[in-house]
Amino acid sequence: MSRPVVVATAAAAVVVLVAPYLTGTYYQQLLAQAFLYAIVAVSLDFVWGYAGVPDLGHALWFGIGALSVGHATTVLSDVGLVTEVHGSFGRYALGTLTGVVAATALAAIVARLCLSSRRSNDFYIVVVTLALATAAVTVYDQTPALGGGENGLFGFNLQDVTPLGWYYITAALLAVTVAVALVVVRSDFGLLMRAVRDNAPRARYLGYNDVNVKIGVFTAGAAVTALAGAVFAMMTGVANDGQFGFTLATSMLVWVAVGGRATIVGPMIGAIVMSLAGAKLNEHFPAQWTIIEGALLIAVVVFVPGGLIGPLVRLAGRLLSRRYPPRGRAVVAAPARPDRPAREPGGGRPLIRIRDLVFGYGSLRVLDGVTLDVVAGELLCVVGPNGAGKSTLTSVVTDRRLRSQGDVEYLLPGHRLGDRPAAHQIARAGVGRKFQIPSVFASLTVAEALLLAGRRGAPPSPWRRSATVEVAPAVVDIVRIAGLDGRADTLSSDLSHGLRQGLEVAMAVAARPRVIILDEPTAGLTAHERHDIGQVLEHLRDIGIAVVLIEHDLDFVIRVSDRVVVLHGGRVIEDGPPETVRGSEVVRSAYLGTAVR
Ligand SMILES: Nc1ncnc2c1ncn2[C@@H]1O[C@H](COP(=O)(O)OP(=O)(O)OP(=O)(O)O)[C@@H](O)[C@H]1O
Repeated sequence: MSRPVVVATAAAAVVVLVAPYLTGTYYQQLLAQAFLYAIVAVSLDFVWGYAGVPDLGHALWFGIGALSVGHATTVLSDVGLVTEVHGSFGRYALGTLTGVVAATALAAIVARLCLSSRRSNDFYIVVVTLALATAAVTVYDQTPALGGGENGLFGFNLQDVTPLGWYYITAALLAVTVAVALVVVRSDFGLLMRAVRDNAPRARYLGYNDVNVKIGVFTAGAAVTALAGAVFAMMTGVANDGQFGFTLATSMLVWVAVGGRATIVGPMIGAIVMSLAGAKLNEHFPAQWTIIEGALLIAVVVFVPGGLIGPLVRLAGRLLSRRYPPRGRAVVAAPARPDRPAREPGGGRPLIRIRDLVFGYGSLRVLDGVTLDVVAGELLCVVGPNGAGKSTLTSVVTDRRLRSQGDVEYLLPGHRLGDRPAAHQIARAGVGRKFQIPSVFASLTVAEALLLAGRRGAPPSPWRRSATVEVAPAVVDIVRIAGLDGRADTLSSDLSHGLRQGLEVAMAVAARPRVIILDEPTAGLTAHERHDIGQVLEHLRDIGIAVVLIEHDLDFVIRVSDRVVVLHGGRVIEDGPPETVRGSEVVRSAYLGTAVR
């Protein structure tokens, strides 16, 4: 931590310690509630801001925690009224544990159902979380046995703790939550969360199970929120439908959006300020406050999508960074391994066998019986006119969950892939891919992207922040050729099209692939840069990697390739040495404008 951050943290700690002595019991209670809401806002920021999973019913987890404590500590009559309160500590602990476990289990099920389908998108989880929170209120209100009804459960607060005690307990819980959240989002795992949020397919093709990352973060957020709900119930002795309904869920979104997504500190301040303001204004203008909150959410989303506090935090960070430069990550070449032969054994051996592959989009047949081998230590170029099916072939070979006919057999040493391996499994086994349109992680720097790529799907540490990124010498070459030298700390979103192109090739190579499929890696590069990239590709081929290049530049193809496959109308019409290209009628027609007979 830099000195100003230490000073700011110490000042905040002093204010929090002293504040209750300057106010009365009423404000101590309000602040304690605000701290619990701040915990919820931080957990929602974790889920929505960092992992990109929009949880519109986040209040449900809070309500489950609160209700569970209410149930564990009270006895209900058969019409749903509380008849007795059992205030033993064990019951509060049991209620908290049950609430956290129930919320975690339900969140895991909801996330798995909503996120794991191939066709799922953000819309699924938005609708399902919203519907669940709304349905939960209806079920609760109409089920007296749940303690529902107008007033819900009440009068079961943990009486041994004073308002001042709750103030300090909730402040400590908030401090721990914020500290843990900041460590995790700054760690290597934090990079993966942002990568999955920015560009889930890219993360998947680097070997990461993006769905599991999202499910894990969503579930962790639900658990923390349920814990906050349980403490809220112990403190206030109230559990009712207001704690898991749409109104509170909307307030939570407002706190995060107004505070500034993906900043942790912003949503924390947003929740404290807004919940205090809400508590005061709600006393006098309850109807208007809800409208103000809704209007604020819309205004922020439309006019200041970064939130109100987040940009200030970032601005302060930028100003501070002039005096206290942030610790970037350095990209360094991994030390040479003299024990390793220059060329890996097994050159000439097939690594992927494709047989009679048929694939279509609806009624459009795009691959029509493709058969070819991808061979270790060979530079194979796949050419063909626009729409021939080259990119589709890449997609079907790198993701066997895409419904297709025919066989794709992976013969990658040390890896046994099942019948229909998922994209991240194929990537982990050593098949790397570069997309036709550069696909990078907008909020990651060049070094951070290479760090994730280099791990090839191995889960990164949730607390460690790597200062250096060790990459193979070939990656250093690509970084230099692509002009990324000295840009290790540049955000990918700030790179030009050509630089992103280079970064994506470097990422694919950093993953230490056995097979690398590059879809038009030289698009946007100068003749000189193409020449250099060609040399890197030849080097990869020479160390035993199977390089598959999809290219339109025929001169380049003829110069670098060992073998050329010509695809036309989803069929392989030529498969042989580069001279094949010169003689191919289809290629001539597509590239040189000669009609096909
Ligand atoms: N997601 C999709 N849905 C429907 N049709 C698609 C989709 N993606 C590609 N196609 C169609 O499939 C055919 C093959 O496309 P593909 O991108 O694989 O060709 P390509 O050989 O890579 O072409 P190019 O050289 O222009 O990139 C085209 O007719 C294209 O319009």
